[in-house]
Amino acid sequence: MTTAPTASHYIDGSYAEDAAGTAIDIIYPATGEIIGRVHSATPEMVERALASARRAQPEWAAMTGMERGRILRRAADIIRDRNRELSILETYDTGKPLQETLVADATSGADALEYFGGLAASLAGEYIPQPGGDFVYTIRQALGVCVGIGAWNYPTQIACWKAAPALACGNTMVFKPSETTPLCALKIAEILTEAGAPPGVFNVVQGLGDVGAALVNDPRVAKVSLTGSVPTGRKVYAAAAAGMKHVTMELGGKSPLIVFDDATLDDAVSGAILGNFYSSGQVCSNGTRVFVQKGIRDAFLARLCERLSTAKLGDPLDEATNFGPMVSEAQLSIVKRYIAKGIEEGASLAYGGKRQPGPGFFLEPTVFAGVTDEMTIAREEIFGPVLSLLEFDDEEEVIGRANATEFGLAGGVFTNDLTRAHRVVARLEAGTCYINTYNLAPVEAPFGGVKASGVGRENSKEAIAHYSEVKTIHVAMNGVEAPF
Ligand SMILES: NC(=O)c1ccc[n+]([C@@H]2O[C@H](COP(=O)([O-])OP(=O)(O)OC[C@H]3O[C@@H](n4cnc5c(N)ncnc54)[C@H](O)[C@@H]3O)[C@@H](O)[C@H]2O)c1
Ligand SMILES: CCCCC=O
Repeated sequence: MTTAPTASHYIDGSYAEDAAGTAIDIIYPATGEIIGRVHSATPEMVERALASARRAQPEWAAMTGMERGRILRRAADIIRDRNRELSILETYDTGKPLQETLVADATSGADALEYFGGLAASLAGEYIPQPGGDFVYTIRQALGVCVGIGAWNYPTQIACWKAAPALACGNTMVFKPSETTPLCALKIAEILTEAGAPPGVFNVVQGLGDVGAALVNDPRVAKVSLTGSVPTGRKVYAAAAAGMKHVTMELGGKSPLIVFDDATLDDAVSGAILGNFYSSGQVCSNGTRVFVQKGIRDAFLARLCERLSTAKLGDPLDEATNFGPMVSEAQLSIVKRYIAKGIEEGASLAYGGKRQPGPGFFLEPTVFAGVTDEMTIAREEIFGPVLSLLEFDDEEEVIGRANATEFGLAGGVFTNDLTRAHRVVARLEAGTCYINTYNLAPVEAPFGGVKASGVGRENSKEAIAHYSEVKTIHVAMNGVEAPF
């Protein structure tokens, strides 16, 4: 299979190139090899993409929801038919093991297109009766041109989670993938065209932050949906505010995972593994602060390390591999700096911590024990396979410590006392909570953060409100009275 893209951008229903843009190498994280190259969008490419999206929008919005939905659902079917090919591409883009990408990426994208394709026909307003037979009705209208900006950890999923609700509501989109993972969104654009989306409905332009900023600042853009870090979120949110644009901000986290001493030990360890080492720890909602109640701390740590020793690091394209490389040398260096900081500040390295010899950006799954709330590794998002284990005595204490962060993306509780579980999650300052499980994100459920972790929600019926607005129409049936 060839991984090099046909061209850098996808505009107005076909691939587009402008070699004048700065070259961006596409690097396969498992080997460090350059497997392709794209060019950052020049101002001319940005202009073409926005003009195309603007031109296409009224006609796309004028189609019925049934018609738009049918196209989205057809795209979902094509994605499912090509799941293996798309999963391999996701693995080349990100380095995530094929074992994972086969079930978590294109499939999640297809779910979003299917779900919002199904909802499209039912997007309607309300009828509100008024005295004397007058009435008010509301209609739900598209916002216009939306911009999607992606992070590198889930390139297919992020493109689809943004495109599906946006397009279902009658918007068009210009999407900028992360410069680290430029491949997958192009395929989604190609598939949407094949499924019948008119030219300009979904466009992809490549580039770094400057291209993202050019899109966000353009007056034709009505809404910006960013998946990225909190510092980028602050910049993009501020730029969008200047233009009074709608935003969805899916940002970073430092989520707590609380394990009470009555939890089923192996389930709690599974939750900690899913919440720290899936996608080599590069998941926004990860429960990287694992608070374990003192009574089971030693047993938990022993079992966790025992199970980590069975992780299979290696060639991500080998379906037996279940732990892949970091996405890039740069991200690996960031994580290694955090590991050094953890050791320097007195945490005890209980497992891993080393880069794997040989090519590629492989880092062992890493566990720190004896972590305290003040340590850097307990406060900052690391975005790599590093779990911090903290101890606690009681419920009240752990809730206070869990919430003592600027982030609020997710949180989890493992306990067999369900009353306690519900009591605790009700008080966690987090947009998404888990009881006796971790890191699920089905399309039917809202996903997103509170506090610095974000604004708005992706997925579920909630996302519709973030990609449309309501128009109110007052109708008089009995003439009009005026004071003079
Ligand atoms: N909450 C979520 O759903 C979610 C999901 C995945 C990743 N993330 C977060 O993403 C981060 C990792 O991804 P990353 O390193 O790619 O994030 P990042 O913030 O560095 O970049 C995100 C995107 O923003 C673009 N960008 C950078 N500066 C910009 C600017 N000034 N204007 C417009 N666009 C700009 C980048 O080119 C990239 O496409 C982590 O913090 C992670 O938690 C959040
Ligand atoms: C659980 C899926 C979350 C996607 C963000 O990284």
